[in-house]
Order: sequence, then C-alpha cells, then structure tokens
Amino acid sequence: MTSETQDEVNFASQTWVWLPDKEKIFIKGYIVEELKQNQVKVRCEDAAVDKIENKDFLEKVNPPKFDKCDDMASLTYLNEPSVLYNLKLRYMDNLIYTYSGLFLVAINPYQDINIYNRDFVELYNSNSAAGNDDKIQKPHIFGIAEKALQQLIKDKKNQSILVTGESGAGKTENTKKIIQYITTVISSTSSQNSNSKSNTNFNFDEKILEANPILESFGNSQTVKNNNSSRFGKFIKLSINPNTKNLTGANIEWYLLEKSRAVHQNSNERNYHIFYQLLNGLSDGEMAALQLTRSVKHYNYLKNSNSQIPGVDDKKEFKNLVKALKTINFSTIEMANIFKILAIILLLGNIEFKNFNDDKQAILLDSSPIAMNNCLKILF
Ligand SMILES: Nc1ncnc2c1ncn2[C@@H]1O[C@H](COP(=O)(O)OP(=O)(O)OP(=O)(O)O)[C@@H](O)[C@H]1O
Repeated sequence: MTSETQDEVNFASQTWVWLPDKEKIFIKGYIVEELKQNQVKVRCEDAAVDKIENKDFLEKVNPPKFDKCDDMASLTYLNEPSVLYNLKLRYMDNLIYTYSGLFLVAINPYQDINIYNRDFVELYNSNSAAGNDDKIQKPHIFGIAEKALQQLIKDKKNQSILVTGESGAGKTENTKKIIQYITTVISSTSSQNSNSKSNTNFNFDEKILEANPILESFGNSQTVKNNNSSRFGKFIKLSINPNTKNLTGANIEWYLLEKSRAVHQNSNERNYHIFYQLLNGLSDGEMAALQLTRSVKHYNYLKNSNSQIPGVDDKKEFKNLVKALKTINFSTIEMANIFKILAIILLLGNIEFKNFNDDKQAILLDSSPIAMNNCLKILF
C-alpha cells in the first residue's frame, strides 16, 4: 500500500473536522464521541486535550487526495478552512497561484521565485512547441493572459482581466507579468509576420513595458503596508488585431491619484518616489541649476519621511526613469521641464505663511523670500 493510499485509509476511518482556533484560526481534528445537544468531543492534531464543540460550528475536512489541488472548485467540501489550508500547503511549495473556478488566486511570495522566465512563457504560449493544453491548466498568471489572448483571437471579442486585492497583495506585480507575457507572445508572433519596429528606435512592446517605471516614479510611494504602493487606480488597454495578432496600440487611464501625498505623508510613509529619485539622481550641476540640495531634511514636503527604502537605490531608479522617458520619446527639453516643475514643487513647499494679517494678505515667514527667489530663478 502506498503512503498516499494509507493516508486515505486513515482519513476514511474517522470523521475529520475543522475547529475554530484563536491562534491558528483553524485546526484539524476528528470526532471521538457524539455528546448530547449537538455537542461532540474532538481530538485535535495539535492540541493536548480533547475539545467539546457544537457540531454546527465545525466544517468538514477534505480527503488527503485534495491536498495542494490546482482548482479549489474541485474540493468536495468548499469551506473557508479548507480553502486556507489548500492555499497554505501550496504556498509552502512555492505554488503561489491556485484556481478557484474562473478566478486565479495569487499569494504574494515577497521574494523572487523563478516562475516568470522565458521557459514559463513558452509553457503557456499555445503557439510554441512547449505549450499545450495540459500545461495551460496549471495555475499561473501567464495562463490567465494566454486564455484572454486565445479568446480574443478565437471569438474576436474584447477581453478584460480584473486584478484586485488589498494593498501589498501583488496587483501591480501581477499586472506587469500579464503585460510582459502579452508583449512577449505577441511581439514574437508579429515579428514572424512582419517588421515589428515602429518608426522610432524602440519596439512598441518596449514602450509599453517602459511605461511602468514612469507610472511608478510619479504615482507610487512607500506606505506602512507596501514599499511600492500604487496611489492611484489604472485601466490598461492593449489593442491587439485578432487577425494579424499584432499589438496595435496601448492606452493607460489613471484615476483617484492620492494628490494630498505630495504635501503630507503619515509617519513611516514617503512622498512619491520621484522626489527622492530626483534628489539622488541629478548631477551636481543640474542640482545647482534647480536650486536644490540633496538632503530630504531641507524640504517641508519630504522632511518627515524616510530618506531611503531598504533595498531600493533611488539613484539607479532615476537612471531607469530617464531611460524609460527616452524610450517613450520624451525629448531632453521635456525631461528638463518636468524636473523643473518637480524642483519648484519642493521649493514652494518651503514657502510658509504665518496666518493672514488684517488686510487678509498672507505674511511670509522670514525664510520664504529665499524659497520664492529660488523658484523664480528656476523659471526665468
Ligand atoms: N509575484 C511576486 N513575486 C515576487 N514578489 C512579489 C510578487 N507580488 C508581489 N511581490 C512583492 O510584494 C510587493 C507589493 O506588491 P504590489 O506592489 O504588486 O502590491 P499591490 O497589490 O499593487 O499594492 P498597492 O495596492 O499598495 O499598490 C512588491 O513590491 C514585491 O516586492
């Protein structure tokens, strides 16, 4: 008898249930005695003493053959503890994706796991030799992207992928993986058919991928929940010609940007990444021209925030931003103007008003004329 069959036999010999637990949320046990008034005595796997519980509050445990199942819709008993248990078992094996019927559940691994490389793209790409239907069934964000592509091409109908979850759940990262997958698969298809280079120096798909560092610099920030929290919602639209399988356009709509963060942040949070990237990434000459100094402590809009995020190099991120801006055809003058505006925002933050006088005119604090003067120097 194999150990799996033995597990099934052991399981079948008892009535297994999930018990609510203050510390572990749910623990597994089996009923050893039926008592009066719907009460049962339960022997728990991890507890020294048996527990008396009302049977109505207990959920059933699935047989071991369902452990680490790919799709939780297949569970015999679909209840909260069984779902959490299955997700936990899978997560411990680095299986961060699990289907729940039509939905894909993703658990944030908070570390790089090697499941997004070219080999994985090929596994899910139905046009490649490695791709086949069986592999597409294995839960993965690439599987969702592939399915949307296939349905677009087959049915010629618009497809939507909704990525949702609490802050830090991994929405931004998974959205990037979807775009990475689609641009890889589509560009490889289109380059077989035609020349995919546009009339600029960069491929269209490179431009789409490079939009992300720009959005993140200006719209993401460190919060207590997430070091790279998107402070806005976005709707990304990729236009794909289902006949030629070419990427023909892309458009990002953003909404609900947290504007107040530019002037105020809660403790242990930061302003938008761009300000720290600017102060670390500009050359000494550029800093002088923009009347800036490097320390965040010199700016009211930054001085209460962390100057650094562990593991993040703002200078390097600034380089990436400049590269991304160039990729999507921002000219040197346009970039310089953006940096001017950012510098002016920081300097305006140093202009402080002391209340209003009797004539309802604002009175500037002593240091403010210098800040105003600096703003004017940048502008003219
Ligand atoms: N699949 C993944 N692999 C490795 N790390 C990940 C993955 N998903 C998320 N992370 C890590 O978790 C962090 C938070 O994820 P992400 O920014 O995607 O969350 P979010 O849901 O978009 O949060 P918010 O709503 O605050 O913007 C990432 O910066 C990254 O470090």
